[in-house]
This record gives sequence, structure tokens and C-alpha cells, in this order.
Amino acid sequence: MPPSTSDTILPGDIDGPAAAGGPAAGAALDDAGHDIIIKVRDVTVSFGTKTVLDKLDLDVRRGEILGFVGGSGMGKSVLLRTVLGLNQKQGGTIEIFGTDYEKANDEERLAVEQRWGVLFQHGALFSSLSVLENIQVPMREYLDLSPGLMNELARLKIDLVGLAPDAADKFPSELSGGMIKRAALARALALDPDIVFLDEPTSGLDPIGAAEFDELIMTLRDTLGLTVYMVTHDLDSLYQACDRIAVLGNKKVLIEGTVETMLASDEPWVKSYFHGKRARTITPRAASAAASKEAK
Ligand SMILES: Nc1ncnc2c1ncn2[C@@H]1O[C@H](COP(=O)(O)OP(=O)(O)OP(=O)(O)O)[C@@H](O)[C@H]1O
Repeated sequence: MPPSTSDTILPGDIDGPAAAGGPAAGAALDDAGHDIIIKVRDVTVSFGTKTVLDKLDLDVRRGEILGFVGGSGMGKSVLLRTVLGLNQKQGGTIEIFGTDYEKANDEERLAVEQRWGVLFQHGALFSSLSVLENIQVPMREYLDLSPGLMNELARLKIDLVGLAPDAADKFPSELSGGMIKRAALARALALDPDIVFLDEPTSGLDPIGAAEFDELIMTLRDTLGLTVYMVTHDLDSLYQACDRIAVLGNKKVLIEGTVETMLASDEPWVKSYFHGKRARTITPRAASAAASKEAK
């Protein structure tokens, strides 16, 4: 449904379960009562004779920030692309909001696509478009809005991600790394999605920029009820922002749970990652985030 034609629009004027704060249509409850909006079962992905994912299972719960980690080349991006329907899988099922995207008809696919937003690594903004125009790309693709309304909506997204109003007319080449991430996030939020997929969102940012980005993600989770699926190598983000962590290894999810679960694990890769040299030198920010989470 197109939003109202009033001159002033507010976030949530466009229909969307995240904006409305209601239950996610099509989601299923797991045994513990969690609202599962992505259900991955037995998923196998191979390229030629090389199997990257083998009968992998994963649940993503509504309203959580899920951090997805694993060694380089283990298949984190492959899983993300498979969930988004960009890679073929050889076996298993993936349900998003209760819909099997692969088997869905055009109308069902369109409905699912309007409920997710994606921030690919390096931002992936169109270099020939301004920030405002970049944010309007999904609006042009999926919605039928007047130019004035699209401008107003895009400016709301710019504000939402903490960019100054004058960022609207800037081109990607005129932005800092942190601003590019925010602009790309604003584009991912263009359709008021239920879930955003972030592929290494803090890579390339300095620690302060990365911390600010994590804060922004947490604020959006808290205020919009957004679900966040974040592929990351950033230990600070895992401690600071993530409610749950899933670790990919041996072509499967090896373990999933809180930071405390990771710290208590005897699984060799998890142990070396969370207790290794790099982990011992994590910033005071991560240590204090872990302490404050524990105190809650
Ligand atoms: N289209 C493709 N064709 C062939 N092999 C591929 C393709 N896409 C990914 N791979 C292979 O799948 C494996 C997993 O790659 P992927 O990019 O998912 O790793 P990753 O865990 O995201 O790594 P990193 O942390 O380094 O980004 C790699 O060996 C990669 O070469």
C-alpha cells in the first residue's frame, strides 16, 4: 500500500511489520518460544566438487543481533548469499518469514525481498549516484512513490543513520569510510525491513568509527525492533553488540550462543579465537561491554 500523501511523513508511515512493531508474519516459534524469522535446515552448497556447506542448520530469532563468525574461507559469505537466493544450494531448505524463497512465486519473492535489507562488504554504493539517489534505488524498484515523497523518506533515513542533512547530495567519492557504511545502511533500511544482513560492517573503520557503528546498530534494534544478521571478524562487535554468536567451521554451525558460551567452549577454533592472543588484546571497550552485559 502506498503511504499517505500528507506533506509530512514519519518513520512507520509505510506499512511494514518492523515499523508496526507487530508479530513478524510467517515466522515460527521454536521450542523455547523464540520467534524464528530465518530457519536454515540441512543446507548443502558445493562449487563443482568442493562442498563449502554440508547439512548446515541455523535459526535467526526476531529482534536479535546475531554475529556470524568463522575462519577465512569457511563459507560465511556463501551462506549469506545462499540465504539471499544469490547462490544455488544442492540440498536443504531455507525459510524466511515462513516462505521458502527458492520455491516461492514472483509475488511471494517480492514480498520477502521488501522485508530484508542488505549491506554488502565495502558499502557497494553506486558511485554515479548521490547518497539520496542511492537510498532511493530500492524505493524505485519496489514502491510506487512520488519524487517528493521519496526525497522526504530518503532524508528520514539519512537522519536515522546519523548522517548530516548535507550528506544527501554528496557522492560516494566525497564520503569517509564511516559515512559510506552509514549511507549503505540507510539504503538497506529504505523499505523499513524486518531484518538487515551486514557483511563485515566495521571492517576498514577505525576503533571509534566501529564502536559508533555498533552503537547505531544496537539503537536500531532497540527502537525499530530490527533483526540483524552480521558477518564479522570484529571481536569488539561480538562483545559489544551481538546477542548471540554462531560459529561456522567444518562446513556447519559448530556452536551458537552468547559470548559466555563461546568463552566456555572447548572447541579448538572457538577457544583460539576467543582466548587467543588477539582476544587477550581486545580493547577496553569490549571488556567493559562484556562486564556490563554480565551485570544485567
Ligand atoms: N562462486 C564461487 N565459485 C567457486 N567457489 C566459490 C564461490 N564462492 C565462494 N567460493 C568458495 O567458497 C569458500 C568460502 O568462501 P566465502 O567467501 O564464503 O568465505 P568466508 O568465510 O566469507 O571468508 P572471509 O572471512 O575470508 O570473507 C571459498 O573457498 C571460496 O573460494
